[in-house]
Amino acid sequence: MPDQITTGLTDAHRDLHAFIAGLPKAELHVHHVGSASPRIVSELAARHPDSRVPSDPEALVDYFTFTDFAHFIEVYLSVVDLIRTPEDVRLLTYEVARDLARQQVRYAELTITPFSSTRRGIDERGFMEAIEDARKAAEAEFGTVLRWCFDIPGEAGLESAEETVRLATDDRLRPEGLVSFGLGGPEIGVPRPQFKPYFDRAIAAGLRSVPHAGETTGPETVWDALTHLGAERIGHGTSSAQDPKLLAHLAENRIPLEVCPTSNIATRAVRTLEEHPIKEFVEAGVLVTINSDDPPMFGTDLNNEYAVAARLLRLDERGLAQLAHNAVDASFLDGPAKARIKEEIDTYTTTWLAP
Ligand SMILES: O=C(O)c1cccc(C(=O)CC[C@H]2O[C@@H](n3cnc4c(=O)[nH]cnc43)[C@H](O)[C@@H]2O)c1
Ligand SMILES: [Zn+2]
Repeated sequence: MPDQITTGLTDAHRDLHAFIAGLPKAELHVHHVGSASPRIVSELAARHPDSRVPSDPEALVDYFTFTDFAHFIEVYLSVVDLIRTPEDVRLLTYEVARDLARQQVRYAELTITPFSSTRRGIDERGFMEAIEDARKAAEAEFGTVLRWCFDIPGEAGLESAEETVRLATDDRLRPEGLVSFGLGGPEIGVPRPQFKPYFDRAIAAGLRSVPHAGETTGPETVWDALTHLGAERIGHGTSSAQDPKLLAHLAENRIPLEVCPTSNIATRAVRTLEEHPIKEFVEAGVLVTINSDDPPMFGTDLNNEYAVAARLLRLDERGLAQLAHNAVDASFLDGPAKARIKEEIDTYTTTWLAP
């Protein structure tokens, strides 16, 4: 658990950390490989001494310090290289679910990039069985419900788009837990409109569109994601704050932003937390959800991201509970499931605030 310095919460708000720790939550923007804990990464690195990823958890902290977004992707892919067998995939997935459950995450939509694993030699059927096996075990043992988002690593081009949409729509391969389709990786030099045919096929197969956009590029990338990719939510959308018309459009159409504050600082997309546009989003009426993106890589976790949001938005317990509601409302859960988690959030908050 990061110390208070990373959130800036004063002692007077120490209780908010305790409130957040017990608050039932949902997470919508969190990456599979990016969530590998230092223990898992160290264990996998030890299995593969040829890797440049340190096996010493201490050294890993320095290794996960990025000079810019491109450097983050380079480090991210070195961890992808450690995931070499379906058993590695299952172990990683189950441990990520355990970490989510420890933070009272009742539901998470985990972004997975199957192309990056299958192109590295993992059998596609073995990959799907591994994530599904871990998902069912985690639900049974931790009570945490996982669903999958398959994303295209955009910089890998249209070959990766074709492979990703094939794996996502072939009924012989498509995992039961798959609900959405995304687009990740660098945005610079990777225009969104080229991916329209692939998103059209994914949407036609019943998947929901949730591309990253406006993380390291301007608001035009967010407009492209909405116009060409049928985006129902936007990953990050950080630069939306530069375009008042876009903010109004997001607010009027209740298009949620998957905000990941510490991620934006770690990848240098935003200079300081104080400069993060999350406050502008809320003031414009945009539906803001709080997420951790790649928590161990960014030295954070979901609870810490809620604490960061509390500080930047000057939230009390009810404000934090509303953020938790937002994530449930923006999720692709069915109505009854949403109602159950929202009722749990309200019961927890009422009990916490009772005199
Ligand atoms: O797998 C490959 O062979 C490959 C080749 C070229 C480029 C890529 C990627 O760009 C993979 C990027 C990878 O990063 C994931 N990710 C995690 N966090 C973020 C984020 O905040 N913004 C964008 N991408 C992110 C993403 O899901 C991709 O899988 C791969
Ligand atoms: Zn992301």
